[in-house]
Amino acid sequence: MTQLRKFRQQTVPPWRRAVLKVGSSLLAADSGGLSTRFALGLAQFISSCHASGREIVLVSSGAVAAGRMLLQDHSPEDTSNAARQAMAALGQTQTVALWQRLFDRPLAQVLLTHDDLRDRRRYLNARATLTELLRYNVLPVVNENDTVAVDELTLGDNDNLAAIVAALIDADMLLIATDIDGLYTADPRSNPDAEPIDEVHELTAEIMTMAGAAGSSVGTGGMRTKLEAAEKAAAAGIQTILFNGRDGEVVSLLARDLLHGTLLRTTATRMQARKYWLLHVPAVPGCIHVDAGAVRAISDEGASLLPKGIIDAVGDFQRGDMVEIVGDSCSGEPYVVARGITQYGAAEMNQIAGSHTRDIKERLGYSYGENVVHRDDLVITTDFGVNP
Ligand SMILES: Nc1ncnc2c1ncn2[C@@H]1O[C@H](COP(=O)(O)OP(=O)(O)O)[C@@H](O)[C@H]1O
Ligand SMILES: N[C@@H](CCC(=O)OP(=O)(O)O)C(=O)O
Repeated sequence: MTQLRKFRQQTVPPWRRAVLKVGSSLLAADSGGLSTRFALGLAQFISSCHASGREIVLVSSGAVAAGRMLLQDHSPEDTSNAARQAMAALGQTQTVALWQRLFDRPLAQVLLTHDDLRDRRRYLNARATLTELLRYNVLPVVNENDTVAVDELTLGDNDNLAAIVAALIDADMLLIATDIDGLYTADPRSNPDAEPIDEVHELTAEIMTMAGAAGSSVGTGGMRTKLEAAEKAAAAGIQTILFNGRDGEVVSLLARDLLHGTLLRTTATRMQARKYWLLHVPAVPGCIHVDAGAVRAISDEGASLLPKGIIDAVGDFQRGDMVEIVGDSCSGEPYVVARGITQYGAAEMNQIAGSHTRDIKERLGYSYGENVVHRDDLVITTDFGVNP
């Protein structure tokens, strides 16, 4: 590549919880298996963020590249889905082992598919697991569950997966480490005149057309999936950073909140984006009928909805559904107080209605936690001018 113009230095906006996506291009050399060469600097970056009280979920590719190396003598040219899936299954253990070597705290392997995250119940389970792991100070290492994710494996889309995980865990930053300094006006590997783009305020169609395919034989999505990921993150109020994970200097500066790469901003705050989403996802038929104490707690005190304040559940909604929460006005008329994603289905809710949170497990035989609707999953309708 000819000498390209460099990215300028800029300060990274403050963040507390991030998803760091590391592409195959950083973990596997073009023809070889996995190497710690670039992973080491990224692991130091994670540890330094962790030491300053920040949380990171790692989304790591590299399984197919690692597995391909192990199977070299068998079927190096076989690129059928079954072969790639076998490679991914073989290589996944190597990927996690590579990262574990670089940390003295425990790692947890989390394999997800896009389908899992489209299913609301599984979405809640994945979120609860990841949040719990962060609470234990464990580093979650996420990859696609390639064994079952045929479409995703074909597209190789950990960039989009990372964006969905960022929204899932309510991150405030998506960090994408790749083998190029950032976004250019065109793929610099084929366009020597490409100019660096330090900052993107809006992902317009013009910007999207700048993105080309992967630059190495191990990378799969190229810049296109990175911009799609940034678009998804922005819709959830999350900013994205694209940076070169091969450049040790860039990585260590990033640990000091100095960026040489592309910052993709978002206009919506996380809360605005989330509330907007909560208000516009269609609610299923049925509702949660609550007492006056619960109405006060959720609308005036910003509390989560607990079983104690529930009178009954109407309809047959399921855990993970968007439901309306209904109270009684002074004249006894029911009105919609709020809407939110429920942690319990209607049948379960009728069993725990009015009870203390500590009794949930005894009544049901299991528990999804003390909140029936968590405050982060709840939006008060009066906030949006829908008065009773
Ligand atoms: N406009 C662009 N700006 C920067 N890189 C681009 C652009 N279009 C395509 N690319 C290519 O995207 C590659 C990074 O994507 P990819 O190979 O999939 O890496 P990873 O394995 O990190 O996901 C770069 O090496 C580069 O060749
Ligand atoms: N899940 C697969 C590939 C996923 C993928 O998106 O790869 P990349 O474009 O290098 O981030 C793997 O671990 O090899």
